Amino acid sequence: MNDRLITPDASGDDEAIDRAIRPRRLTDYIGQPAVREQMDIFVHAARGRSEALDHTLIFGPPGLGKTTLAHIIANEMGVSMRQTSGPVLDKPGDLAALLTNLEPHDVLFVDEIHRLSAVVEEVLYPAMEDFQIDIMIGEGPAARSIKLDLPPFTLVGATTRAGLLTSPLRDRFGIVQRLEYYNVADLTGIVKRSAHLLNLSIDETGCREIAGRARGTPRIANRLLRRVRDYAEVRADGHISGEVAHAAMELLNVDRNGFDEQDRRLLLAIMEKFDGGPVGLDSVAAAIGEERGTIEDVVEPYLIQQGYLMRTPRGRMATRNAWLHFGLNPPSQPDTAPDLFQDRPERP
Ligand SMILES: Nc1ncnc2c1ncn2[C@@H]1O[C@H](COP(=O)(O)OP(=O)(O)OP(=O)(O)O)[C@@H](O)[C@H]1O
Ligand SMILES: [Mg+2]
Repeated sequence: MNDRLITPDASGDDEAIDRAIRPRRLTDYIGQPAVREQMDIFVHAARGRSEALDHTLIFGPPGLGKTTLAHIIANEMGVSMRQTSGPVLDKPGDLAALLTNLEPHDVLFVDEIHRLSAVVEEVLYPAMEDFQIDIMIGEGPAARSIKLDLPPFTLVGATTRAGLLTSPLRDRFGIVQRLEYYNVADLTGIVKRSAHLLNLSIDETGCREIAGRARGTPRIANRLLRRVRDYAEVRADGHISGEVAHAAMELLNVDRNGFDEQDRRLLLAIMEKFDGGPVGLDSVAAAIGEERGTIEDVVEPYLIQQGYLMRTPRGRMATRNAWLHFGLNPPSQPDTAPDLFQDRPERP
């Protein structure tokens, strides 16, 4: 669906390698210091009291480690994890079956939880709050509902779009963790760790070169590492030095900011076709032939976070940084003040 090298979405060939390098314990989870420290405390406290961990909501852009963190939570709690996702759980009965099969303190991981249907959500409320569900037995006039007790369990929900969660659902999570884009130092650590697990020969500058172009995203860092490995094996002696990593990235057309073709097309369209904006999302989408949703969820968040693009009430605008990045002259009038709270779902 999307063949960008640096797309943060998971792709097939990631899966096998992912299993080998996905961190399993909190101590292997690099970066996100606040999340790590809090989860360490909450997990230890719950274990100390022999209770299930509070329901936990994890949100953040694709590829930042939500699924990884869910697995780690189950591992650290010493319990099993059942995994499902919002779009898959379309019948209340499917959810009931999952819930009634849980062992005490188990984790039920619901990915893309913002895509749960309303009827399934209804079942989830009493399950989360009172560890009970109502299920219907029989049909027609003979139908009756019975209450079933569930073992205490932990619902871990993950979403890239916390803003799309209904508030009754959001309110039922005792713990809410927001994952942030990673800095280059943390990504360097992640590349180093992955390279070690994959038995690759790489040096510090090689790691940093890859980390700097990974758009703050561990999944992209790991994917770039694999492509650079290919390059190093075929065009060099297999060792990934800074120069080898640099040359590989040039060949792959990933620039020093981690921008690829799609980022460049978006920014250049705004600057060259719309004088830097503000321009509505639909117009830019049409201009570059890309889907609105892809631009909003995949392309824009990093560009905004890095200060190359702004979402203003009147539309998208390229920032001064964007003009300078492409060696263009920024328009002389000062940029409109950005909406500082754009795209920042509030913490409850
Ligand atoms: N903190 C971290 N330390 C080391 N590696 C990490 C970390 N976070 C993520 N990774 C690596 O990045 C990969 C992608 O992470 P993960 O699949 O958990 O992302 P996600 O947030 O669930 O993405 P999506 O929104 O697409 O479901 C993992 O396979 C893992 O190897
Ligand atoms: Mg995931």
